[in-house]
Amino acid sequence: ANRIDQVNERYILENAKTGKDWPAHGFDYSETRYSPLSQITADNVDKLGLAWTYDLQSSRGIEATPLVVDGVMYVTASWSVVHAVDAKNGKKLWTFDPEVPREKAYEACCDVVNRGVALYEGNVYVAALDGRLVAVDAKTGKKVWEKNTLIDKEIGYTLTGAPRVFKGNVIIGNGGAERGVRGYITAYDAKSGEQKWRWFTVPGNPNKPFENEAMEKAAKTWDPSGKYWESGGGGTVWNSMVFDPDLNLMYIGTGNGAPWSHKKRSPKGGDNLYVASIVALNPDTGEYVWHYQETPGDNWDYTSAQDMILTDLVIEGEQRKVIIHAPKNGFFFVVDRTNGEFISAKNFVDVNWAVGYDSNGRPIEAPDARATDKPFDAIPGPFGGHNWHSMSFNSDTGLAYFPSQNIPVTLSEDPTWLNIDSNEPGQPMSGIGWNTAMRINEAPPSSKPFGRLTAWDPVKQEEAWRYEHASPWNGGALSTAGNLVFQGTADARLMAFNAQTGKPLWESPMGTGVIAAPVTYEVDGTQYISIAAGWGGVYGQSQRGSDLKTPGTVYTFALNGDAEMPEFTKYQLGSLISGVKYNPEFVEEGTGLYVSNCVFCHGVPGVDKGGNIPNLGYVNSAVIENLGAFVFNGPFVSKGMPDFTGRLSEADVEKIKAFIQGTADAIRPKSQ
Ligand SMILES: O=C(O)c1cc(C(=O)O)c2c(n1)C(=O)C(=O)c1cc(C(=O)O)[nH]c1-2
Ligand SMILES: [Ca+2]
Repeated sequence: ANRIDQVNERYILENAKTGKDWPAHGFDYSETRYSPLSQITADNVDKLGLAWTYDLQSSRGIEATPLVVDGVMYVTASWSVVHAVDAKNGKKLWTFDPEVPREKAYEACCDVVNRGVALYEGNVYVAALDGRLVAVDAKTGKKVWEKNTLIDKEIGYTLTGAPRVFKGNVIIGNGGAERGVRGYITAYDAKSGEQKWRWFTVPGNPNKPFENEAMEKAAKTWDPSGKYWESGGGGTVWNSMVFDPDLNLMYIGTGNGAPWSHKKRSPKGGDNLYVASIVALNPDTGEYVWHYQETPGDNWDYTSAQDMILTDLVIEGEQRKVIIHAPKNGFFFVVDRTNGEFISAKNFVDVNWAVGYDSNGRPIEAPDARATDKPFDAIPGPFGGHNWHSMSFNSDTGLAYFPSQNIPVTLSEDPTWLNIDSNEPGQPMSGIGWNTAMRINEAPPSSKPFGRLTAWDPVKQEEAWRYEHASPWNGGALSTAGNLVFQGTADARLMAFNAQTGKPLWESPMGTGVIAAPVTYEVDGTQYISIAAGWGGVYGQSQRGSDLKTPGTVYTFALNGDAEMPEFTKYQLGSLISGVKYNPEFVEEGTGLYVSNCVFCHGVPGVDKGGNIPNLGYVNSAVIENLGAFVFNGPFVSKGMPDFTGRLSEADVEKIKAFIQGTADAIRPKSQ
């Protein structure tokens, strides 16, 4: 009998010893993404070959960690579609499409992605982009129950994260802090779907009763003259949740403040609890236990939603139960998970917003870090020194492995922003509901982009080794007892490294850039390495690191595998657009409109090369000449593009055209 009915707490704890299955998001409850399987080793990895591939029927970002139990893989594609696949040969067993309404999709800040499912006692749980949590029968793919998790369907909450099951409760948060929402997480009974508890991460209107003592305390760290509750406050739990069964504590990583500008949401300052924090909760009741705030008074979209890992480290001679964490803000944290005590923090990339952390765990900010009254080239920028791409911790080498990066962006406060939806053109994506109260790239950034695989020693708080990639936005990491680290790359490879030295040992081409993390499992005595590849996510919508655009595919490898690679699809970059008639006087206003409505999906015309969404500097000139036909009445709603009818006027479209053609003309190399 297939053991999917038996997947519960004991099963996950037992499996962590053998590594046969990959039954939970981060492999085990501690989310180490370290597997004890050792058939594939640093000595024989050169014999790794393709075993099978599976077409995920998806052209947008694939961020899922596939789960595997007893020879069946459960993986999600874009638009929250679940695929159950035979893990030995890649044959489809069933698919479940929650049928996310496409007209809601543009509310997602960062592509129509999904980071995977949770499994528990015969059910598969998927968080649909539009806010529904759905339980699906793992054997049949039929819906068991469905719950709306949103407190308000109108303000743009979206679900991209993988649910977790802790103590028989399915736990799910949400995203939306770029639009202005109030973060929270909810627990549902895994069997019945009944709501068990809900915990908000930031206070609501202080003139109304607080939900609990933690909110009352938090409210003292916000300035009510900013009316933060009207723009939500942020602190969304859009990715990381971990569980320690021994301590009976669960931990959540909270997101950035909403709006981004600290001065706008809390004019007289304040730390703004519990944004950009690690918070420990009682998993039975959802009650607050402790918190540690990594970025007090966040002003740079420095989410702490990046994957946390639980491990035990010997620090200054003492065994400590810790959380290790590399959030967007560029510092690597070691925190005592029994009580939230700060142990240490060290920057893993160059940073310019803080010079370090004091012994109490407060950042020592650089003097001009909040000087966003003029453009500030924040390092890391809002894409993070490390984003959601998963981290792995190998207790044999004592190293954490994760993709680090810089994506240059300047931030400047928008003086015209007064309160929610009072945007003037110029703020990123404000035309479709973003409320950052910041402008981007008013002056060009001077910092340099990079992407690398970082191997970090959390005890010494220093880098052990690094591997420089061709571009930022590389995939998450897996480490194994075979002294190996696996990582997919933005330039469309799956690579294996010696875990101790960082020496690259093996690679296979992929059909697209990779952003998700590999997993490993065993069926009938064979160890497999598997990765769900599909370029996208927030950076991958508009930019690329490879010249391939093969649809989303699961690639699975084993020693001596000899399956044939499917044909890869080449990305065709058109020629730089020319000849569209425009009024040069419109370019300046067109710039603001473009930034407010188009830039995070379509990129900078002619400068970016297009990701999984086309760059408008390289399309056929007829498209831009007839831009109104694409912008109004929603012809591309089915692909996730908003219908701008009523949001933009015909005159606005003429200005946007001027910006697109004007920019292309400005960057065109001059011929002699
Ligand atoms: O503040 C939020 O609510 C929120 C949500 C999400 C998301 O749900 O995907 C991202 C972010 N923020 C974010 O800041 C970010 O850089 C990001 C990247 C991605 C991605 O999937 O590539 N999602 C998100
Ligand atoms: Ca965010």
